[in-house]
Amino acid sequence: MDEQEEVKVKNPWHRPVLIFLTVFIILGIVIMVSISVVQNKPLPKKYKYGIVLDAGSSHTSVFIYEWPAEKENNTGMVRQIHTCNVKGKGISSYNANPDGAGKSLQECMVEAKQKIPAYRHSETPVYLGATAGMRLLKMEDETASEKVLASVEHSLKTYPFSYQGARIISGQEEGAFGWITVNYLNQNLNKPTGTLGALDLGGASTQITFIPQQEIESGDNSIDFRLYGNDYHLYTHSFLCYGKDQALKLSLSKKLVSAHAASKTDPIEVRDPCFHPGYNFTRTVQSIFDTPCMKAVNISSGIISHVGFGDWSQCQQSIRKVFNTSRCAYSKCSFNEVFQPSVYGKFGAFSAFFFVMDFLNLTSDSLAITKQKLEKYCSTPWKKIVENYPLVKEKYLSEYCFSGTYILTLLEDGYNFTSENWQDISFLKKIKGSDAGWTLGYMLNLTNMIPAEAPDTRLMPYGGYVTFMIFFTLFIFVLFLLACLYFRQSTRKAQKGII
Ligand SMILES: O=c1[nH]cnc2c1ncn2[C@@H]1O[C@H](COP(=O)(O)OP(=O)(O)O)[C@@H](O)[C@H]1O
Ligand SMILES: [Ca+2]
Repeated sequence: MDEQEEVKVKNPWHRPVLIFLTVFIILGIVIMVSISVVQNKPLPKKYKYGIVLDAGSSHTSVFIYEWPAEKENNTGMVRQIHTCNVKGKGISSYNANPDGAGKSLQECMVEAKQKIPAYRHSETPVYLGATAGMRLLKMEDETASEKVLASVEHSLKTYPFSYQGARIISGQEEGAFGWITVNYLNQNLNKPTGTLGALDLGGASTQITFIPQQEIESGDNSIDFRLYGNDYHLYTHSFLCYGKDQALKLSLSKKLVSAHAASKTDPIEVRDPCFHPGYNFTRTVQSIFDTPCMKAVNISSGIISHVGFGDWSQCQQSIRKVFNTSRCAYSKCSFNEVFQPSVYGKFGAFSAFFFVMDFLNLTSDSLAITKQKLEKYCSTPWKKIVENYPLVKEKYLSEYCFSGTYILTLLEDGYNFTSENWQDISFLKKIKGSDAGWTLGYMLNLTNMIPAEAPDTRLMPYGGYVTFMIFFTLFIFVLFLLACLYFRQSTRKAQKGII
């Protein structure tokens, strides 16, 4: 054996098997460390923001949303961090003074600037969606509605955010985005669990949206979505003029027309079972007919004396008259010849559905008990009601008997809920801290934050990652043992050789 070969035998590190095993172990460790780093990389807490203005018929609210920057496609990640109620009435009330509409938003937009970190301002989208009040103004006076929209657009562009548009949204959009909001917040969209139908009651319109069990017979009422890899086939309808404020006008106009026919006193006395006994308020006829929801009627007097007598069942009879259920060209209808499949599944009822039922403490009773309680409430004298609720605005307070009865009648006679499925309706305001309403769904859609297909979030699923790491560790451990054994054997052989 020459000298060089002898050195090779004596030094086991020079054996190819050992060199191979060592390289393999080092490579294994490098792979393991790299995967751990990528998998467990600390996620930086960076947030993004979005602003949506809900320009409703009665008032405007500004919603600010926040979500972790790197998780924007995951369901349930966006949350509402702030809301601001614009002072005064809705933007459609500025028809005679359009500049005032834009100015009215100022306080809330300044607040938004303070709530959102300055470095995010320029990339924060701002959307304004106007609902039924502006739909009605557009029907009445298109130029005025355009001027109001131009005014809010001009105002919103003066802020450092990324202005994305101010428009009147359709009733279908209002219904569908309300449905997306409640199901996104409940994290129903990427699971095989059932979805929640959405019931929204505003001042000028009301929406019903759900996944029906039967075919949708009218194209106008059908909306299809593909969200997180699931297909949704929704029924939706928005009834313009059937929000609670317009419904009150409709109902009052019918009472006024009968009172006018029966008596020619001036002012005309309109006796109303939907208002408390002892309630007496003077209204102008113009304040009832100032809407495109009704045809103008020739009334001899300009003023009415609106007198309450608090009778719940007569109130319900009078409200039924605003729903036309005499004709239906489909297999089933709700009212006014509108197709509606049987209500199916659980529903979330929000906005004025919640405000009214919550005030009346009627959010969790059976239909029969709800009726009994409402009957008692409506017959309570107005004087007592004012004493019991000194802090509640009188306008709201006077209307709760009407509004509660309207809600019951709309749900039972309009949408065909029954005492059996009444408790499938949850009256709710917020879900996990965010308001139920169309605004969140609208923003999620416009920012493409709900992908059609379910996104992949990690390099590999967590279970796969754990299994992989365990097997890889065992494998490297076995290699290490083999190397040790081989090292010992070679050293012995070498020693023997020397001896
Ligand atoms: O605290 C409350 N109590 C009773 N009703 C309320 C309260 N807050 C808001 N509302 C009512 O909720 C409704 C909200 O309608 P909105 O202004 O969104 O109209 P829209 O959706 O038809 O355009 C209005 O009728 C308003 O009076
Ligand atoms: Ca609304």
